[in-house]
Amino acid sequence: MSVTTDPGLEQYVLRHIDPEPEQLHRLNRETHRRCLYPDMCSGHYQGRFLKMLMRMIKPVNILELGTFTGYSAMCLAEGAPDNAAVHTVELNDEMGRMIQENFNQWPHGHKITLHIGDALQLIEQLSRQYGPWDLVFMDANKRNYADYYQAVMPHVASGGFIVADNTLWYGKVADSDAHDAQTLGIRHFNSIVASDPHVEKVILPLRDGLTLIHKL
Ligand SMILES: C[S@@+](CC[C@H](N)C(=O)[O-])C[C@H]1O[C@@H](n2cnc3c(N)ncnc32)[C@H](O)[C@@H]1O
Repeated sequence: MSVTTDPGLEQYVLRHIDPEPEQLHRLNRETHRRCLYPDMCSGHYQGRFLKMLMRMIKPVNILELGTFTGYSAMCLAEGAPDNAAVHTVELNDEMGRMIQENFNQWPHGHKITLHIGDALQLIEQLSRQYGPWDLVFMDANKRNYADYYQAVMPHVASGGFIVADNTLWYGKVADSDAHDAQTLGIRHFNSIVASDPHVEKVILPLRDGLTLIHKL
């Protein structure tokens, strides 16, 4: 039994952790009303975890790959120190206005800069301009996780972190009958990370799987 498969247990957890801030709650609802795949939004549970993680690590330079409606960027900014900068990259330019409006209304939004474009193409440029990164939140195209990892790793500060979302991919990573492109992408990424001697790594079964990677 897990929080992912048992809605009753998930509701219990949500009642016993910090409440979702009102603006994030509205954004979550708005995301479910307007977007085709609303479950991509980090949501209450993972959002509170990301905020807490920022409190623990205190990263100053943060890169997020995959903004969607801005929910996770707002949680990263909320928990990060006052002098932190969150650079978040989103491919879909139709989302730009909605995302920026949300950032503008968020008390921690001044820490966030939105970049519209392809994460893989922007990693090098943004890293030269704003890196090295104390923390990277990887949450864009699942097929490209291994490429993101290889591109961004040289720009992660020694002692810095990569947090990768959806690394259990609905459990499909361990299903030998699953061969779709996204499952293959995540599996490839997971095996690269597992065999990388330069990092410590742990997969948390939180929501859809969150891998914490610590650069030594
Ligand atoms: C899972 S959602 C991100 C969710 C968000 N981080 C959150 O937790 O609320 C993935 C996002 O990555 C974007 N994306 C997909 N491919 C991308 C790429 N190559 N570069 C940048 N963003 C990309 C998608 O448009 C989508 O909005």
